[in-house]
Amino acid sequence: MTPTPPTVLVFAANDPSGGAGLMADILTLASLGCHALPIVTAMTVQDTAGVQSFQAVDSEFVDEQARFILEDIKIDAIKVGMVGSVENLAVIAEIASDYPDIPLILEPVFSMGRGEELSDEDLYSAMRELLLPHSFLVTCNSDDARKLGTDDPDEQEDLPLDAAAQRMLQCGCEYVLIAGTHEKTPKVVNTLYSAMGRVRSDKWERLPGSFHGAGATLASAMAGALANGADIATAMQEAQEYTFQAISNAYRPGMGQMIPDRMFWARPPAEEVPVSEIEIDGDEPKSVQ
Ligand SMILES: Nc1ncnc2c1ncn2[C@@H]1O[C@H](COP(=O)(O)OP(=O)(O)OP(=O)(O)O)[C@@H](O)[C@H]1O
Ligand SMILES: Cc1ncc(CO)c(N)n1
Repeated sequence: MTPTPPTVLVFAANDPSGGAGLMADILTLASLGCHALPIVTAMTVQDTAGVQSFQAVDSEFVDEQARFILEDIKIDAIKVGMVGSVENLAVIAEIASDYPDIPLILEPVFSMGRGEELSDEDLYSAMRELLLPHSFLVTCNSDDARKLGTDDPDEQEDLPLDAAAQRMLQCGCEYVLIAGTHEKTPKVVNTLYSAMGRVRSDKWERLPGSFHGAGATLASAMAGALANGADIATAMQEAQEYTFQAISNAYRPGMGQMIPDRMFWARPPAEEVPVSEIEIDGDEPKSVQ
């Protein structure tokens, strides 16, 4: 029998574009040799350009999905993406406190809907109070880091990222990884913090375009590397390399953002696609594989 791969319990929502959320997590984890166990927290209506609306799954049902499988399978890491409701967030925090030995990787997801009851402010404060204390690692972009760092809107705009990270760490998580994609720097700078300060900081070439689910790719790759037994600094190196590869190979199936190719290693290199014959369709020559 094949040995069971490292297991990662994933709390996230469905994105019908297949680019972000649960699907991004599963593809990333599978690519890194892990077995993902998906707990659906919400369903969204979205395309590659953005979210139209969403519906959260009932929190009791989220609780049941997770606890049932936790009784059966030994879990190596928990990854949390979109939670869908403050009730779901509370349920996940309760589960995390019942399983303190499983490292929890939190990728906070906000701004998911128009006209929904769930405000970002409610989510920011619930995350600070309930989920950060149980998180081993929080990975987020710099905008969200500033908002999680302080609830004072006047302070948010100019809050240095080092300070934002320390405020998040004071809430009880062990590490914070801030992605610098949205900063006006020539290169993308990603920095990992602990309560002792900066652990490592890496610069990456800034690729043109914007990528749907890049944050999920980075966070799930961190979860996968940690579930595989990597230490935090090595996990960050591996996760960034994987994310950069996925983004470098992104495709654009719709009219919005590009989708990182988490399965880049499974595709034949473009120049090696055999063009076996040319078919004449009207006046247009078309290659046939
Ligand atoms: N244009 C880019 N060039 C190079 N690397 C990028 C680029 N965009 C994203 N990345 C990589 O992906 C990581 C995560 O991206 P980002 O911070 O944009 O996620 P996000 O804002 O949470 O996005 P999403 O909501 O689509 O998941 C970055 O830290 C970086 O390593
Ligand atoms: C379901 C879902 N989760 C997370 C994100 C953020 O990328 C998204 N767009 N959709």
